[in-house]
Amino acid sequence: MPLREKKYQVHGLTGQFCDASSELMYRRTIQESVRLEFSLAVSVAACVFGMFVISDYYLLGLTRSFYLLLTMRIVVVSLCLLIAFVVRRWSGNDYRVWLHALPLWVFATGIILIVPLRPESLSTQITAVAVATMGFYLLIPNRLTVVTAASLYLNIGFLVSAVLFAGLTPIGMLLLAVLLGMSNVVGFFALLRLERLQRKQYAMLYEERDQNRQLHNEIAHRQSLEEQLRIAAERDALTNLNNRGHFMKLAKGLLKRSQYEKVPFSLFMIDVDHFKSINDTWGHSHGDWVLTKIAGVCAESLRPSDVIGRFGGEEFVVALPNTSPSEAQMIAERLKMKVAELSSMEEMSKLNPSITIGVAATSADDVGLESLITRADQMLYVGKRGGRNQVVVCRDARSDSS
Ligand SMILES: Nc1nc2c(ncn2[C@@H]2O[C@H](COP(=O)(O)OP(=O)(O)OP(=O)(O)O)[C@@H](O)[C@H]2O)c(=O)[nH]1
Repeated sequence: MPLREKKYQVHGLTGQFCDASSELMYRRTIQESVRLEFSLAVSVAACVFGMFVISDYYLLGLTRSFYLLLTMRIVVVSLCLLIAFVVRRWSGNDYRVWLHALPLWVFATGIILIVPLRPESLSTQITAVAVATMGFYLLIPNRLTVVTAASLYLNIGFLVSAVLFAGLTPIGMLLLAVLLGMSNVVGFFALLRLERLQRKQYAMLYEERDQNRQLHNEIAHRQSLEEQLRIAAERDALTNLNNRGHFMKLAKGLLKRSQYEKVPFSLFMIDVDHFKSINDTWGHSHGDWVLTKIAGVCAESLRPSDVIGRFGGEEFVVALPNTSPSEAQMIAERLKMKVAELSSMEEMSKLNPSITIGVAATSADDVGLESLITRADQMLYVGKRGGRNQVVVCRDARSDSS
């Protein structure tokens, strides 16, 4: 049997979950409503039991038996009302089996005691016992085992009392035993069915909740996977900058927007100088580390509106919306300076890293991103030929002036 089914398996005779922890959880869930129903049902039953004092008076008058019955009824009613009150107000969060069982035993004792005090009304009392038995099973919420025990006590006690005090014949005793036995069987199976149904409903609800939770977890897992995939598709693994494809997508959007708003747009092509010799001298993995440092410095020095990407190898590209050529030159110089400052780091002191930046700017609305990149690349080449570690600006990407 699968674990889940085993957890919610209901016992065929007690109507409770076979698994103790499931039963405990179920009881905790219904605890509040059980307390309310229990105290209500016990209070109503106590009042009904008390009201029979009227028939006692009509049958017995103001005799000694009447006063004894009256005292007994007052004791039963008071005790039961007190228990109902305690369960509602003070029983805390624990389910006390004995406290919930107590009113049944008190009622049963009271009913049994009526026989010796009013033996002539046995036939009415038999009906009352049958009704009380059904009430035990179906009206006052209790465990099936508790109800069965209290019911048997009532029925056997009543039978014995009837034989001893009401002179019940053997045939009469047999008939009464059959009648009370039938009430018990009907009550037992009705409550058993109810208990099983309630637990099955509870199990279904919880299974549904479990499945929902699993579904939520699955969705969250998939969303996080999608996010990871998206990041992997957009980011460069070494520098964590935008990769070339994603940069192109973002930069195209920024250029379009600048052209729509009729504001200048600039683009940097950045290349690390003599990077081959860094690799050759310090090793490829140290070269990787230098690349990530330079990428980090560039990314940190830009404005939030700028977009940077790794174009390939030791080459980076930056899109700067709403940036005039002179502003672009200033920003590029600042970048160059920040990279040069890296040599103040102990691990970089012997490397003296530097970058050359080619800048292309435009205010025209018919210049494409590719031609801006080509222009910036050309400026980069000019800078490399001019001795590196410098910024070269093309002020209008449509003209050739720089
Ligand atoms: N460590 C490392 N090296 C890389 C990476 N991508 C490209 N390179 C290396 O970068 C070097 C680039 O060398 P070149 O194109 O000759 O340029 P350079 O040495 O920087 O010289 P200039 O650009 O002319 O200043 C090559 O040796 C590549 O192998 C990378 O991801 N990590």
